[in-house]
Amino acid sequence: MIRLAVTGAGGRMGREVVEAADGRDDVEVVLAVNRSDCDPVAGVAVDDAADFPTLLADRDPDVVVDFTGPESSVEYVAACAEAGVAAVVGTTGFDPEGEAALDDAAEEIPLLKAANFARGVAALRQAVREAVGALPGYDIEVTETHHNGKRDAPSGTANSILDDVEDVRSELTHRTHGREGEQPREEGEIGVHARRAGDVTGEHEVLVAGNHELLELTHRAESRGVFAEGALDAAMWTTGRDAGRYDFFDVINS
Ligand SMILES: NC(=O)C1=CN([C@@H]2O[C@H](COP(=O)(O)OP(=O)(O)OC[C@H]3O[C@@H](n4cnc5c(N)ncnc54)[C@H](OP(=O)(O)O)[C@@H]3O)[C@@H](O)[C@H]2O)C=CC1
Ligand SMILES: O=C(O)C1=N[C@H](C(=O)O)C[C@H](O)C1
Repeated sequence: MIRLAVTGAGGRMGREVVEAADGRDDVEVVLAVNRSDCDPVAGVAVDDAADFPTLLADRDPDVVVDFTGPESSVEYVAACAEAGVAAVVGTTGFDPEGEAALDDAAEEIPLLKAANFARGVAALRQAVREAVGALPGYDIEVTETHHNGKRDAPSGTANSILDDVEDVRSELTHRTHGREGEQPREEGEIGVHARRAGDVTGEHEVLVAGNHELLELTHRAESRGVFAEGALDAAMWTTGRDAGRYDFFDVINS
């Protein structure tokens, strides 16, 4: 049984993580915090995020799961590094400075970060690597669709997929975000499209087209529960590890 802390417990994902933990017998939520006032979630009282460093020392969690925003995530992870508590980060939208701050923290604690904790997305990413490698010269367009409350675009998952594609197809050197006016497709480009509508949990589609054929690889998350369960599996895996950066493939391949 691990002792878990959850940040952003009043948010869509933080709430989902606390609820998922309530349904498991390998995790006990010993601390939940939120920036703004928040009613208890699954019977767990939610404390003021401003007290997070003190509460970390008092409640002594093994690991913190963070789904908030990039600015707050950097602060929470720094507090984890100070307290020697492992961190699992699902937050997306970090700039290079934010990533560097996470690197610094990972010198002190085990830090696992993933833009998507759905196992199906890990499989999608592997399938995409294989497909784009097998189809040299084919055009690639990545489209993601999310609910209208999402802040960052393109999604962290889309960025991971784009990194994968560029890794396999090194001649693809630039990302074209949408098109408007006279803008024919150019050599070396990957098209990227971000849609925001309604309450879509999260969809990622990779289109690979050329030579009179078209391959579509799509993942649709039907519930945030898949992300929460994956994050809790990651929290179990990360607890007790050496300091360093890890990702969700480490969990899946272990
Ligand atoms: N890795 C994965 O599998 C997934 C990742 N995500 C990512 O998780 C993150 C959160 O998504 P979601 O739950 O939908 O977002 P919500 O907007 O629903 O929740 C965000 C939470 O973070 C808190 N927060 C935001 N900014 C700050 C801040 N500056 N200081 C303190 N707390 C802050 C909010 O607090 P308050 O209530 O006070 O505003 C809220 O509790 C996003 O980056 C998203 O992309 C989402 C789903 C899956
Ligand atoms: O904000 C979301 O909701 C999601 N964000 C993640 C991302 O940016 O990739 C993962 C998931 O698609 C849901």
